[in-house]
Amino acid sequence: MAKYDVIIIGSGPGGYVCAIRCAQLGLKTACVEGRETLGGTCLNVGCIPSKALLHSSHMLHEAEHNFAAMGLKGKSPSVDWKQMLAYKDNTIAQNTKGIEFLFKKNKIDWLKGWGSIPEPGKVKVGDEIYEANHIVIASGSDSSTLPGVEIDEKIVVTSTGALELGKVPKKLVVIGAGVIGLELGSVYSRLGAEVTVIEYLDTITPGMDGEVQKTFQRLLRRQGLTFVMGAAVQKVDATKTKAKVTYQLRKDDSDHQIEADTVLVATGRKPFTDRLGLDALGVKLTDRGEIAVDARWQTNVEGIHAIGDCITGPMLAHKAEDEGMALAAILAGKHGHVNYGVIPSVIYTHPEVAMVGQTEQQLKEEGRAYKTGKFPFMGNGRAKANFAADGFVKILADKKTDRILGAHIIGPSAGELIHEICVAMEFGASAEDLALTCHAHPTYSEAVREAALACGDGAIHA
Ligand SMILES: NC(=O)c1ccc[n+]([C@@H]2O[C@H](COP(=O)([O-])OP(=O)(O)OC[C@H]3O[C@@H](n4cnc5c(N)ncnc54)[C@H](O)[C@@H]3O)[C@@H](O)[C@H]2O)c1
Repeated sequence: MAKYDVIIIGSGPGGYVCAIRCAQLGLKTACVEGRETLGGTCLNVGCIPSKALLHSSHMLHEAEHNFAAMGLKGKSPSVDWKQMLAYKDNTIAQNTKGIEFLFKKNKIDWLKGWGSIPEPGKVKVGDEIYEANHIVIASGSDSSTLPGVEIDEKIVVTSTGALELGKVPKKLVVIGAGVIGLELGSVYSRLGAEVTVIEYLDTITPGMDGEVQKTFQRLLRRQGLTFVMGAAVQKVDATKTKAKVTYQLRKDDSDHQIEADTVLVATGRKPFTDRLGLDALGVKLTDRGEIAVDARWQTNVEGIHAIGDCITGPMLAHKAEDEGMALAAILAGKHGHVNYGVIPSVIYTHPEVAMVGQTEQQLKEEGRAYKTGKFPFMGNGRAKANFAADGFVKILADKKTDRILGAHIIGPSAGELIHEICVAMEFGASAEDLALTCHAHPTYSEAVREAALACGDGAIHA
């Protein structure tokens, strides 16, 4: 029976990163994966493929809307859907093969198949049993379903089916105005679909800063997306070619219907812990079905650990990666830590949306005195040159100490800009520290500095 120091179940960003770090720290490591390729949801049917489609649809938008004004004349490109999917698949393959290469390089065994834990210290894959001093569950998450809505991944799809549609739908209904619904909804809107987003709450992107939510929704409306807010989807009736979505408006309980060629169900994800045998082992779950762990990612069963989407916290690849690295350090006898207060969150639309730390709403609820420094991209030279002047940077800092408590950005490359603030927060920086740091001109980053300046004596270009 082969024996390892660590066996990790799942090769998504949590699992594969944990495996690489374990191997780098000298632990004999194996990773169990039942998909045909490594990388989990993120690389195969999530972050990476959706970014390929976001990129190509954004290029089309630029060609249709901004090329002529930039002095680039000629026929706009048209959509070759098959080629776009091939580009997406090629992007996936490059990334998943990259992980396979890294596994070989670090001498990590890929145990192919679905793993279960028949008893502590043992992992079963197919008919084989492997021994391990430590088992790490990194089994990820799966799309949640709605009562009355049956997913066929053709007409009624989750984010997985939405990346494989036979054609660009004429009418797309998206259920849920969260990250997935808006990223994929805006892709198909740019490719020519008429997109209606039905959202239960009165605001989009739950948990985001209120001002960002409003600006974001206004910009998406301007791009052509239609929103039905405060509406609970009751059921979806689908045929082989069409679907009818029934929803109820919360304000007056009235029932409404809307037809679509494709319905995307994007109402959240749930921890994926099937087939692991956790019940028999007595591994405790939270009341939300997440694997319960302590501060060292240890479950209630000695030697069984869990990280990523299957435990509590934001379902984000980078959160899982950080947990994977920290846990590997602990398993190798070192110190491992994740600062959950500084985990950025990004929505990869155009413009991008990014946040880190606390929102104004949270600070108000806490009764914390804070100040706000805000700067619009309209005052940023680079953004104006690039037809990207929508949005703003907002920095929140403690009123007394000036320490940065959070930042909220909607605008060009927001997902890159946010990291300057993450680093600042990790170092306990004040808004003045950022404001006193020289920023190259002309860059989008200057908008971050201007927002920091606005926390003090004022922005220059506002
Ligand atoms: N860019 C990224 O970081 C990224 C990308 C994709 C997914 N994810 C993660 O994946 C997870 C799932 O994303 P998601 O967008 O599916 O979920 P979400 O939780 O972000 O949004 C789901 C939305 O659906 C609404 N909703 C729920 N039931 C409804 C109903 N019956 N009718 C109408 N609306 C309803 C909710 O109010 C909510 O606004 C999230 O944790 C997200 O962070 C992140």
